[in-house]
Amino acid sequence: MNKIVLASGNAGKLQEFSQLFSSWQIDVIPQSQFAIADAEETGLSFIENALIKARHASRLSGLPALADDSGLAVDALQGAPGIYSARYAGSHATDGDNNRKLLAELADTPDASRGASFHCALAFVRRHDDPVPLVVTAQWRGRILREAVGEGGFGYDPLFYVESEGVASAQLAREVKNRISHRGQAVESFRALWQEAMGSEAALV
Ligand SMILES: O=P(O)(O)OP(=O)(O)OP(=O)(O)OC[C@H]1O[C@@H](n2cnc3c(O)ncnc32)[C@H](O)[C@@H]1O
Ligand SMILES: [Mg+2]
Repeated sequence: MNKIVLASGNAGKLQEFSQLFSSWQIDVIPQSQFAIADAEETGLSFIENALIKARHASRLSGLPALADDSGLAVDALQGAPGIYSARYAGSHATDGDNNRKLLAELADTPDASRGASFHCALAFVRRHDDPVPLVVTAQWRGRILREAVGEGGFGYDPLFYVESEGVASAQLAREVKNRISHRGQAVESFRALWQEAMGSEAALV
């Protein structure tokens, strides 16, 4: 079976990916199993950071690598926290710290102006210097609540209201979130690219 390294240290993402890839004929191994430390995310976009993380994990493991860079872009904050979502309240911020900061920033923002999008970029490299990486992006539209709700998910999920389901993302069953989320949609797009690439380039992996 093909082995790929999953270039993430985020436990919430890793849980979602293990379900999203459960039906794939590949062995997806978290970078922690290779003692790979987090890469420095110096890019200016989700795509650039996903590539940085994937190349870093591939270089240190010698295996193909897949990375996810994601975050929340809030309309009323001109797209913040965006690529800085994990470090919104500081470099050692917890999810709780980031959520509290977001609520404070939006304290005076009326419901009609609280729209936001989760973004996800996935980058896959066959080797650290792969000149033709597979890259996909996806978005998930929602609205920022006035208080945290729900116990599921991670990150900003307790504050992200999902209109189609009538609940916060943290209240969704895992399989429902995986079907409709930015990450779930990105994995679906990645599946199509992967199948196309494997058909023509199986020897590269
Ligand atoms: O870089 P890795 O190691 O993958 O882990 P990370 O937590 O630092 O991940 P990012 O740099 O991609 O930052 C994404 C942040 O955006 C938030 N986020 C991304 N996807 C999310 C989701 O599905 N639900 C809630 N919050 C999410 C969450 O706070 C993440 O910490
Ligand atoms: Mg990160």
